[in-house]
Order: sequence, then C-alpha cells, then structure tokens
Amino acid sequence: TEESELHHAQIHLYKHVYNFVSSMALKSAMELGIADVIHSHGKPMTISELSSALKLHPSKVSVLQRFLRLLTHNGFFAKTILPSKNGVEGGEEIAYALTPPSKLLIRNKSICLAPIVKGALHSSSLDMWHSSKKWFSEDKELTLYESATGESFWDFLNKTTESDTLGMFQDAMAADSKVFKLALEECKHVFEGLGSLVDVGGGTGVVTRLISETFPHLKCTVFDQPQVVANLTGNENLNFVGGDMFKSIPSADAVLLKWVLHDWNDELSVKILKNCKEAISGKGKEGKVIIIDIAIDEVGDDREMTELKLDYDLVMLTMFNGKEREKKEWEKLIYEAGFSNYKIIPICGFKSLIEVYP
Ligand SMILES: Oc1ccc2c(c1)OC[C@]1(O)c3cc4c(cc3O[C@H]21)OCO4
Repeated sequence: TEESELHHAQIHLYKHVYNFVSSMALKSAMELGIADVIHSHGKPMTISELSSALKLHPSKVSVLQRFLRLLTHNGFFAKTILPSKNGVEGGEEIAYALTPPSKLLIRNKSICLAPIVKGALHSSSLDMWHSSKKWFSEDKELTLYESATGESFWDFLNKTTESDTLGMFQDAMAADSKVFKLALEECKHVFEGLGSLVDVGGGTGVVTRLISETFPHLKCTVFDQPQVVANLTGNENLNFVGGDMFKSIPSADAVLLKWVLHDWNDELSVKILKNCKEAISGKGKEGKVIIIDIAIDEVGDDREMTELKLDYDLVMLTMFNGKEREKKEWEKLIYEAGFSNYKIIPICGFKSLIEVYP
C-alpha cells in the first residue's frame, strides 16, 4: 500500500542519514580500546568490569552500555549471559565478548585495522564532504579534498603538523599491506614459476619487500619515479629503478600494478598496460601482468560487498581523483591494450587480483 511504501521509504532514508552514527560509535570503541581490554581479560566482560577497566566516570557507565548495544547490534560484540554467582535466581549478568570484526581492532595482533578506522574517520577525511556542493559547481579537475582545503591531500599529509597525520596515514597503509601479505600467502600460485617481477609504482618498496620475503626466489624490482626511488637501496633480490611508466618499463617475467591503475583514466591506463606488455614480451606466452585493484561486480557480489566497493570508489575519487572499475571496464581496458586473456580472483576480501596474459 502507499502508506507502507512511505513507511519503508522513511526508514531507508533515515537509516542512511544516521549511518555516520555507527561509523563514529566504532571509532569510539577503537579509541577506548574496548577490544584490547576484553582480549586481555580473556573472557566476556560485564559493563561494570569494562567500565572499571576503562576507568570511566560513573556517569559514563550507562553511556558505555548504550554504545555497546548499538555495536552489538552491528555485529562488533556478542552478548552472553553469565550464570548468577551465588546461584540465586535472577542473578544472571550480561557480558560482552569479541566477534571477528572487533578482533581486527586488537592492537598487538598481526592484523590490526585500528589504524584504518582512525585514519579513514579522521576529521581530514570527513570535513571535506561539507564542501561537496561547491565542488560540484566547479569546472576544475580538483579532488573534493583540494576544493575544500585548497591543498592536495598529499601536501596536507607532508605538512609537519602536530597531529602527525602522515604517521597515521602510513600506519593505515602498513595495516593495509599486512592484510595484503596474508592474502599473498593465499595466492602463491600466481607468482609460482616467475624468475623476475617489476613492481610498477612500487613507491619505497614496502609492498615489494613483502612480496620478496614471501617469494624469496623471485627477483623483485621496484620501479617508480626517479625522485621516489632516489637513494633507496635493496638487497640481493630487491632493487630500485627510477623511470617513467608512461615511457617504458624495465623488462621482467611479470609486471605488478598494485593500486596504480585506479589513479589513472582509461587512456593513460591503456598506455601503462601497453608498456607492461612490452616489458614482459621477452617471456613469450609465460609473461603476465598482475593487476591488484577493486573490481566492482554488482551482479556477482552481494549488496554489502558492492556497497563497500562503491564507498571505496568515492573515497578514492574525493581524496585522490582515483576510480575503481567494474569487471567489464577491466576487460575493455585489457583488450584495448592488446592482451588476449585475463583471470580475476578475489584478494584481501574486497579487492581483486587480475592476471593478464599477452
Ligand atoms: O590504499 C588505501 C588504504 C586505506 C586508505 C586509503 C588508501 O586512503 C583512504 C583512507 O580512507 C585513509 C585516509 C586517511 C588516513 C588513512 C586512510 O586509510 C584509507 O589517514 C589520514 O587520512
């Protein structure tokens, strides 16, 4: 009926208006270190145990309870009923346990995404959104971030300010690459049989180092702009080469493009891919290009995965003028660059590894 349609439409609209509340409640949980406290406690904790462990003011005990109610509803904690201590009826107590998503916030674990929560929900990533109306009215190629602040996000990061946002961003990248290293173990077959690999746009080689550690037999070259790789030294199976990926790329059995093409439009991406094809031509049919980026797949992915990929697309757009591509857009790009075939496998949860063959 029209009335129930209005009812559902209202809920849908208000839900999206207040989505920020669940993001910020998650940020609060990360800042309080609730996951660390429950983890080190070793078993589910009651509100009073948590409040005293977090040294909260008595007035904040009920506040904590309401935060945990929302976060539990959103799958970050699990409620358990503790049997009453003295066996008296009605003495049961509610205790909170960690769930897989909140275990990702434990600081001393090898995979900890707390830095991503901190960085991605930092005021520098959020404030710019208030300038989107102005941004839409401009006929310039600025990112939303530049339009809002008058400087690029990279300039902002490299400014030595007291809030050390550069450190926060680097911690986020490091957290991201820890997840990537885990994913590398799961896709060893992609790198099997390769003697050499050039990591195009590899920057200071943080990720390439992870790859060369995971595949010790693989001779890795980090290829980036001269000023980026200047005075960086590698080791026996890791070296640095400066150059311009739009001109030519050093030859190798395989070329890696990790989070590179999502920063370039189609025309420039085809140019990069053509230079990659040239770089692996010495390897004949065995050569390959390994692309790691998001592949949006609204048909194959569930709604939550697609929403995350589309969110990420807008984060890349607004902060870096980057873009994420649909599967068919990748196919068009790959064939336009003269490659004959490709294979897409998921990696790191919501990203994809695309093997491209000449
Ligand atoms: O390849 C990646 C992986 C993660 C992130 C990237 C790029 O940029 C945006 C982001 O939302 C972000 C923005 C940030 C930040 C960290 C941070 O992490 C997030 O620190 C300050 O601003």
